[in-house]
Amino acid sequence: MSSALPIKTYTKEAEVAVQAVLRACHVTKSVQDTLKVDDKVSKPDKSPVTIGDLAAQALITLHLQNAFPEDKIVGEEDTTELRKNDGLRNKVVGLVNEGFAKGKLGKESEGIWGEGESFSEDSVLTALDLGSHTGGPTGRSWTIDPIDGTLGFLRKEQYAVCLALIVDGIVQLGVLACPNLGTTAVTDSQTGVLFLAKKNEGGWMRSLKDDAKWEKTTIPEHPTPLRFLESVESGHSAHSVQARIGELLGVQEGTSLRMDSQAKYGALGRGEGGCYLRIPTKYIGGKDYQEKIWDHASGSLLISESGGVVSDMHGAPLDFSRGRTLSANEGIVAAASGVHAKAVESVKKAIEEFGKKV
Ligand SMILES: Nc1ncnc2c1ncn2[C@@H]1O[C@H](COP(=O)(O)O)[C@@H](OP(=O)(O)O)[C@H]1O
Ligand SMILES: [Mg+2]
Ligand SMILES: [Mg+2]
Ligand SMILES: [Mg+2]
Repeated sequence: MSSALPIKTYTKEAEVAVQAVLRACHVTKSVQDTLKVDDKVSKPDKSPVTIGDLAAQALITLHLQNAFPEDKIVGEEDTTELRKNDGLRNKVVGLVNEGFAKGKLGKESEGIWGEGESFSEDSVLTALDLGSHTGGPTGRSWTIDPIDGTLGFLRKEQYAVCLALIVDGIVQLGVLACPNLGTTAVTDSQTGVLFLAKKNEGGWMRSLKDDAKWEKTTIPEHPTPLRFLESVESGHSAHSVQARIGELLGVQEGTSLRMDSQAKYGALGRGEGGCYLRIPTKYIGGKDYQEKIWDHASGSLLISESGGVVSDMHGAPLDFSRGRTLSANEGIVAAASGVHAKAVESVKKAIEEFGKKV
């Protein structure tokens, strides 16, 4: 069994979520180590998806379906690619079952639901199809990003397995696993961190190893040195605008921490950096884009529960009640409490400057 969870409410939900995410990490880690060219395909929007993304989402959904059959699922992936590609489908079904294989997860999975079970192709496809829920302002839904940062995953760098419970439009519980994140600093020899956040109760982290102890996550009011966190991919946020915001905030040149996925929220949540910026590329001539709820649900709760502040780039709270996207928001600014107001002010100034250039 996993070491006792530090929360008082939604304990069954957290127990199931942690188990599901641990199993998904086991599967995705083995895929990352052995990925072959045809284990990856492009989705209609040209973004990549791998057998790891698909297997992890199916596996997590099977846990949720078993424990909370009435709950809705808002998942990033669907079965479009699997239904037309036999090779991909067979590999994904194999991986899901490998994730449930006896003894695979070590002592943490002993006695936990699903160990040793085997799932048919049909149940794997049905589980993935459940992820098409529209989200919205009422009821319980889980949002899954089975591999956040697929591009980082393909580069063998950072990625995250993300699962959050949204109740009546509010994120109540967030689980965020970062298998390649150092346990004390972004890169150190002990890799693999699991973060957990519960609304109004706090944020915690532990090593991904068996039975590790939970520690509270806290963000100092003014982290020093102040650095900012941003995506590796220049197509996902406007690096040039962010560099200017960094200057306005007094960040030393060349000290931004670039990493893929919600691992950025994890690092910020335990006090590294001080400010995560995600300014849409449309401000430098890129296409319009709406942020997806699964890219921010777990991470944003971790920040607010660790003493930080999260908003969109204009300072408005993130609204998870609008459906599959954060359609009421634009961009993200997540920061230490003593940094956030100045960061939002600096965003405005930098955008005005760039507006004159574009
Ligand atoms: N134009 C864009 N602007 C912002 N985010 C984008 C984007 N295109 C894709 N993304 C999202 O960026 C996420 C990765 O974020 P990051 O750059 O912080 O690693 C992707 O998640 P997936 O990798 O789960 O598809 C995807 O949802
Ligand atoms: Mg994707
Ligand atoms: Mg994502
Ligand atoms: Mg993803």
